[in-house]
Amino acid sequence: MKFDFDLFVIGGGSGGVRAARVAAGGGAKVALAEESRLGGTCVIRGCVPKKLMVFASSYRDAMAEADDYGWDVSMGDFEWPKFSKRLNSELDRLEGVYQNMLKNSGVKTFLTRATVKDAHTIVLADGSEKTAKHILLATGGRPVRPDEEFDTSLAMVSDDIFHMDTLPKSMLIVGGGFIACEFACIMHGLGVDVTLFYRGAQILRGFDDEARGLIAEMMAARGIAIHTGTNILDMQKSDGGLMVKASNGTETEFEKVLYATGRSPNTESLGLDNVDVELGRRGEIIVDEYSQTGQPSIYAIGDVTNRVNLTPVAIREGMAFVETVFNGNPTPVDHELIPYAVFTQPELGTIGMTEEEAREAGPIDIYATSFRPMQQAFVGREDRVLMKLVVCKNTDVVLGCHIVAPAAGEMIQMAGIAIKMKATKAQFDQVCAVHPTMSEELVTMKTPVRSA
Ligand SMILES: Cc1cc2nc3c(=O)[nH]c(=O)nc-3n(C[C@H](O)[C@H](O)[C@H](O)COP(=O)(O)OP(=O)(O)OC[C@H]3O[C@@H](n4cnc5c(N)ncnc54)[C@H](O)[C@@H]3O)c2cc1C
Ligand SMILES: NC(=O)c1ccc[n+]([C@@H]2O[C@H](COP(=O)([O-])OP(=O)(O)OC[C@H]3O[C@@H](n4cnc5c(N)ncnc54)[C@H](O)[C@@H]3O)[C@@H](O)[C@H]2O)c1
Repeated sequence: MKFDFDLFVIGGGSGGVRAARVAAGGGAKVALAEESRLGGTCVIRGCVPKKLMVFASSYRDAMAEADDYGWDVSMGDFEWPKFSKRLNSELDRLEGVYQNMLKNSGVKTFLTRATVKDAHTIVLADGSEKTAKHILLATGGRPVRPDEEFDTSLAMVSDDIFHMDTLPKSMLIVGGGFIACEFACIMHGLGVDVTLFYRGAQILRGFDDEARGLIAEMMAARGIAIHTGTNILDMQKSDGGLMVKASNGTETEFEKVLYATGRSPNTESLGLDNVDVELGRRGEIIVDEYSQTGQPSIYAIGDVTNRVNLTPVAIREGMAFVETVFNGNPTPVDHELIPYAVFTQPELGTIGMTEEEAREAGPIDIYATSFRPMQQAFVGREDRVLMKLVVCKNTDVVLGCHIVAPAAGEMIQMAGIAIKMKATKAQFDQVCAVHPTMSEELVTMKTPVRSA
């Protein structure tokens, strides 16, 4: 059978663009459909604009500290419209870069919605059909508001943050995951009065307890009002924004409310009923270790499969797909020991087992130190950082590393190499310290603080 393309990719985000480019670079005839903007979540409404906002928000502390370091500075107000204009032109630039990368690799791009008609046929929004030997679903996910008795559409989701005309004076953020905590710190840094409602007992569920405890403490010390065990009971429009009745008995007006209560895979109305593609409980596409669905010609990668929802993972899944399908080299995706960074202030960098997980798996030693970093201690700030290693008592292998500190994301990338190589604590200790740094503690902690 003759097809229009060797590969048709639906979704022009991190995973889809990489897979399309690499497959086309290897000589395959490739098409890609994107219904919104090329670059997808990461570039347009995720990692990139978020990180630029992290940078913007960090200048408040830096300027306050500068005075104690001898600089004659005066702090003005943050001008959201000025930053937002620059942010949007940067995103336009990056979208253009993605467009050119696809064009230069010979990928035929359709800027339109695409759905699946059958195992080898795609339908574009104008009704035209394209056939392909292989179809790759890389449609990502979208933020979801919870189902409540009141009108949750009055509140924003993370996509809306990047389109605000003005910066609100106050914001309630609901959720305790990556997005809730990162935006709580960003908004606070930009001068917004931030309150965070989290329904559980402690934010950042799933991360090391000691690490998330310190982040919560540091966020609260900066002035973010964290209410755990709390949710919204009712929300109504009011003169100054939204009047929120909470399960903790309070009734407070916030200018804006942000739901950061999770994301759903984009599988609705994608035509998957027409093919043998199974969906999980949360609407995610079920795939095997090669990202293949039950329909042999259809694969899925990235957030739409809800495995590990990170940009570098979507990219690796895309490359493994090309290796498997176009290079005759079946390559499963390695989801073990992935480093994470949460861009709170201070950041959390983490890889491997938490102390709680490791304790269940076998005997462990914990090496940990929490201290006031030199840069902030000098100006009298009470900030603390945490350096922590979880070590197997039997093998001496470092099972996990948890860092709470400015630039912890940068540090965990490096520590991650050693941990992925299954380095032992003794091998960490063979490395000479870099002095004076915060991370030198990772190679100088001599005695376990506890064992379990
Ligand atoms: C606020 C935020 C911050 C984040 N920060 C980080 C971070 O710091 N680090 C990190 O690693 N990850 C981060 N992530 C997660 C990261 O953005 C995602 O894991 C990553 O973008 C997933 O890539 P993807 O290719 O699977 O999907 P996406 O990037 O979501 O791309 C999917 C694309 O498919 C398009 N599409 C969907 N349906 C169709 C259709 N039927 N036809 C045509 N096109 C369609 C969409 O418009 C979208 O452009 C963040 C996410 C958010 C929301
Ligand atoms: N730095 C990073 O790498 C980064 C940053 C942002 C997002 N991401 C990725 O995006 C994914 C999505 O992030 P997220 O923060 O949206 O999801 P998440 O799963 O991390 O957090 C969702 C939060 O919402 C809460 N929640 C869910 N339903 C609720 C309800 N009905 N009422 C109240 N609270 C509710 C949950 O308890 C949880 O705290 C992450 O899992 C991560 O993979 C990564």
